[in-house]
Amino acid sequence: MSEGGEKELGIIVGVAKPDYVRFESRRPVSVGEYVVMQSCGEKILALVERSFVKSDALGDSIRNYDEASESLQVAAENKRDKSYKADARIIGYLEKLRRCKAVMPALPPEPGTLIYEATTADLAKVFAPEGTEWAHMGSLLRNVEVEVRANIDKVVSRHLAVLAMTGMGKSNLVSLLAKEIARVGGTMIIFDYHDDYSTLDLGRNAANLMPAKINPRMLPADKLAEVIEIQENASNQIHVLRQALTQDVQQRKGDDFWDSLVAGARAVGAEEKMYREAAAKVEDKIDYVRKKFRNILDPGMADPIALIKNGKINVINLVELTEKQANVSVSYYLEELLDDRKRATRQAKDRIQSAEDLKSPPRFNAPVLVVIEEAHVFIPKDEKTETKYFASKVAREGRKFGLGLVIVSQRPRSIDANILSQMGSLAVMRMIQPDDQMQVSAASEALSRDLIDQLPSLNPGEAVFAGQWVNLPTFVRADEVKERKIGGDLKAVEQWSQLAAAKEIAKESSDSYVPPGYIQD
Ligand SMILES: Nc1ncnc2c1ncn2[C@@H]1O[C@H](COP(=O)(O)OP(=O)(O)OP(=O)(O)O)[C@@H](O)[C@H]1O
Repeated sequence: MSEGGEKELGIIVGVAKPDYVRFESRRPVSVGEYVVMQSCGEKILALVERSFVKSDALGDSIRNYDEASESLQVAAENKRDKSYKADARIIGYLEKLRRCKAVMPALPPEPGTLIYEATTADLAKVFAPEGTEWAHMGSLLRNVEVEVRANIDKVVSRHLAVLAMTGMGKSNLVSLLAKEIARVGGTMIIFDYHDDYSTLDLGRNAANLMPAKINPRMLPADKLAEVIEIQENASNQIHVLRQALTQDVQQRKGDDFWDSLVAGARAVGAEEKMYREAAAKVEDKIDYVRKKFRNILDPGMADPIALIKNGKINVINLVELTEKQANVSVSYYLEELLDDRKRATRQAKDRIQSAEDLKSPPRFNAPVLVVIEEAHVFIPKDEKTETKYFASKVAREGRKFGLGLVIVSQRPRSIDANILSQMGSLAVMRMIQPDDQMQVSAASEALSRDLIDQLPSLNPGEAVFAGQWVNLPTFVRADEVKERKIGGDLKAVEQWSQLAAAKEIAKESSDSYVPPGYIQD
């Protein structure tokens, strides 16, 4: 035991480097364990990255089973038979790490230096710093008694990517973030593509659940064309729509908007023969979407942005939208939010309100964090989408204006590499596809090859946190959010059994009403 109460674990042997030491240990050491040592009067933290167990009696020289069996007895009787060696990577001086600085020793610790188990107090200094910006996320994977906190300010200012295979705990982690942001009264907007968050119960009315709605009056003709499912290459139809969507039509509310849009399209067809067929098709499409998406396309509503509440976890449900509509909707929100935050920031800085600000003051006077689920759909590699342009703007400029981005995906290999590389922090869970691993590794310097190699062995809820939201890249067991009521795999057999039991009861009770002699199916 050292003066500081650490348990002695081993002694450095062989050659040590400023960033690597090998030590002989009293006991087997787990990969991922933290150890400390003294050098030049200061404590150094190191992480075990390789662990070896060797037996002298049961070495490679054993030639057959009988020899192995005899050696087993020798090994059991000889207390010195086993050797536990480990390689630990030096992370830096403990005190400096607390302040987010990884400073390496200039000289390697000498062979013979004692290695100690890191205490909970040592590790808490690095992984659970004090301060309201540090939010509880879980515990260290290999030292579960040590809490892990993440810096929410850094998430908002430098963005975050949550990446993992399906079912590994991405939505749970976003829910955890939401819970912590709700605790400090922050504003978060989750674009919920698969209805994963409608049951997130954060209490105290912290969540604001709303369906994604699009006001077609507020869209330019090209975006309206996408929303009403006009093909990109149907240039005549797009021409008709452009002509029909006049400023006068855009002023009309409710059904009057659709009626005058149809009238406009008809007029274009009547005026120019070559557009007659296209005009008829546009008319059909308007009729179709008007009925089919009555709940989503609403020309009578106020600006959709007005439904987002400051200081709440806003969950915008996209489940009923087509992929194109979802894209138009998310891009609209992003564009408006960025514009609003720019105006709010400028106003706060200059203390001058422009004429536009006086007419419609910014809605969000404090930072906002936006979460895009299924990021590979909205910001794909090698493909242009409505959302991609604005997401990339937010990724580049959001920091200055307090608009943070969290992208969530099970397919990192299909996300735009530029946007992914702008994510200052990462939470990566189980991932086995080499293409995904390569893309993540290329996007962030914070994840070493050693960390990436361990991703396939993680269980649901276990993650590597890296980047600016933590002092050190580390393996974390994220807390399970009990306030989220779905996410587990569906229990089909249980539900079918319940269905069968219910049918049986219904049959028994209806049998009692059937007159004797009556034949049933
Ligand atoms: N931190 C955790 N601790 C324990 N179990 C967890 C944790 N996180 C997730 N799980 C479990 O893993 C399962 C899937 O979680 P979740 O829905 O968050 O995964 P996902 O990656 O978002 O999945 P999908 O890609 O299908 O949306 C759930 O059953 C959940 O209970």
